[in-house]
Amino acid sequence: MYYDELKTFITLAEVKNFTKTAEILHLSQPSVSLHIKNLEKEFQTKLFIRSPKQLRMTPTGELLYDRAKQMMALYEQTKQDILEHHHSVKGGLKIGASFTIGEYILPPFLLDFQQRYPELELEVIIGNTKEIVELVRSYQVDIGLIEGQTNEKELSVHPFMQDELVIVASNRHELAQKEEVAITDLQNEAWVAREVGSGTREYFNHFIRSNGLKVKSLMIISSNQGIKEMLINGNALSLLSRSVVARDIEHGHLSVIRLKHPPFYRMFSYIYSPVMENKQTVLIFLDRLQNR
Ligand SMILES: O=S([O-])[O-]
Repeated sequence: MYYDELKTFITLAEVKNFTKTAEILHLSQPSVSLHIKNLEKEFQTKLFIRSPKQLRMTPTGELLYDRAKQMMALYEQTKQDILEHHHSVKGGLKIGASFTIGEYILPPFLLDFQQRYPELELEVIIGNTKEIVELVRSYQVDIGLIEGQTNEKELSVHPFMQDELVIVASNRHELAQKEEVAITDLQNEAWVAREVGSGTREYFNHFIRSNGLKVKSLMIISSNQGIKEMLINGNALSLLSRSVVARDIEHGHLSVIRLKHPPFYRMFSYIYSPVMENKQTVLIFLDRLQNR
């Protein structure tokens, strides 16, 4: 549809003056003429009779004027209806999220999301990556957000955000006092790690194995908060997402070990089963997630 041209045409038909039309629409006069020319070409007709004294509409101009008003009204109404449709999204959306995402990334995002769609009923289930994959596979949640990997062939997996992992300890830890720490300085340390099945543990195993590190002791806690408490009160190290420890670092409860090594990154992904692909609430959620 020639939206801009029709708008110009309607204004010109009403004020009957090129200069005034250009002023009202914040256009140049040649643009106004071009819009009219484009319409005349499109409809293969003359729309105005120009005489030095006045500007008159031709009969086809009159016809187009009535229809153009209807078209514009319909266009505006459609725009309005679509806007309202988005604001009145109803129904439920069940989101499964792994711990780091569910506890640290999702809350501010969901507050904004709920403000946009106040009639949507949101439910978040938090578990580790393996548990969330299972919930998505068995349709117990509409969509899953995970920090680990999955090889589930029947699910769609899409990375949506990069996450940085850091090695943290209490401020009293010997390595926290050093200006620079080499990976080899991490030999024979006590670690606290997440449980098998979590994305964080998967990365930890990879980190220890690929650097040939010997672990003096390993304590497993299936909660990021639990790990942080252990670190603050003990003398172990842990590999956690920076988003999990950001506030504790800011408040001086934990320190990031300053490694010579470049930062460690992984990707967060959203996953869903193909049957959820066309669910309106899922589509809206994904659209916001990608454009956050
Ligand atoms: O909760 S996690 O680290 O998959």
